[in-house]
Amino acid sequence: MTGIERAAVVGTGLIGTSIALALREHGVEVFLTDPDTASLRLACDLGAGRPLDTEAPGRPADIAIVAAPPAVVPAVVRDAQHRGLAHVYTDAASVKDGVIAEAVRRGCDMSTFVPGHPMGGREKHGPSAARADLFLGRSWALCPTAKADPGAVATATALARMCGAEPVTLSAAAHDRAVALVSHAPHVTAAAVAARLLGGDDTALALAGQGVRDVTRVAGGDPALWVEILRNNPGPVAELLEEIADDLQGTADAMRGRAPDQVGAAAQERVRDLLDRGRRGHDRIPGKHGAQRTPAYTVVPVVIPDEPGALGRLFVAVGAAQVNIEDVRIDHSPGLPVGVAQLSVLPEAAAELSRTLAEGGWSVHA
Ligand SMILES: NC(=O)C1=CN([C@@H]2O[C@H](COP(=O)(O)OP(=O)(O)OC[C@H]3O[C@@H](n4cnc5c(N)ncnc54)[C@H](O)[C@@H]3O)[C@@H](O)[C@H]2O)C=CC1
Ligand SMILES: O=C(O)C(=O)Cc1ccc(O)cc1
Repeated sequence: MTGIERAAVVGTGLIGTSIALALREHGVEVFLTDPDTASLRLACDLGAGRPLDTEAPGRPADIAIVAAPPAVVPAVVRDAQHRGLAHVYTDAASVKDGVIAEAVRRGCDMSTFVPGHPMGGREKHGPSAARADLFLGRSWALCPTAKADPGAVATATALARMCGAEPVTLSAAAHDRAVALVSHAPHVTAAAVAARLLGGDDTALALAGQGVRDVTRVAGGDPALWVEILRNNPGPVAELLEEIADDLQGTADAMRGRAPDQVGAAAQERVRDLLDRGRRGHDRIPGKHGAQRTPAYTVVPVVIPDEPGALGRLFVAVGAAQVNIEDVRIDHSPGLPVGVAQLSVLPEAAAELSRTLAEGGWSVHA
């Protein structure tokens, strides 16, 4: 069966709560459970579902999604199967080969367990960072083993689609090699760049623009989770990091200890080669997924003074204009007297809001 009417989400952090919110938007009845009662309560308050009565879970759900840290996934799946929580089981762990091997070792029923990995995420964790549109336009890897029941695969595929993602079926080994390239090695590299900032003085950091924020964003992820992810994919990650290190070493060799007029043609060529390859690699990232995910909001940037109450006054002004703020981001360089509030609003409200705010003396940069 592929229709999902009842789902159980085990682990109500960022990913579990986001999946639950997406399913709720389709009217799915969602039951939630998490050993961390604060996470569970918050997920329920966000409208992600209601608490699963673990003593009396009722009739099996169509699918149970285990969205817990990779190390506990096999035991949690095994336990859920033992209790007959659902007809089909999937997980969200960022690594697949080791998780599947351990699931098999623990005696999980691999006919109903379809390992999965939604390729949408954030550098934040916990239910407070969850969003129903987290997986919109993203890929969703499915790694069924040879034992998988085709009906179970169809249900896991339906789950990915209901969350707005594109299912991609591949082997666990191929998955782990792929995510080493597009997620795990980039994460370590971002952390290495971000770690350099520890040595920067406040003046240097005040100059930080969007570029360094883009390159280091994922370095804000949870180190405990990432150690677990990297520990489970050592070979492919190490190989890529060595290649990245070679490129960086080559660039350093071309430039070290030279005055600008001593960086000769051959050295410049070496640097250009890396930049050219980088640009071509960047161009290979499928635009379709990223573009689709862009929410249907228009961003209205408003310059705000860095002083107590400024944001509150802005929100009051937006409220007075009868406009709902769908999302907000504050871009702010420490030490600068102003920041930029990026207000996401419905496209049809943007022009009128910009005009009203500008009339009220706000510096709007629509
Ligand atoms: N953070 C991200 O951007 C992405 C993470 N993932 C994967 O999703 C899974 C969850 O990650 P996040 O939601 O980011 O972490 P999170 O820290 O936000 O949430 C994990 C939740 O699992 C719960 N948990 C811990 N032990 C448990 C157990 N034995 N049984 C049930 N629940 C348990 C925790 O209490 C917590 O609420 C991980 O396997 C991760 O590799 C996949 C895609 C993206
Ligand atoms: O923050 C982002 O943009 C991510 O892509 C996060 C992410 C983290 C871990 C995953 O296994 C998958 C995605």
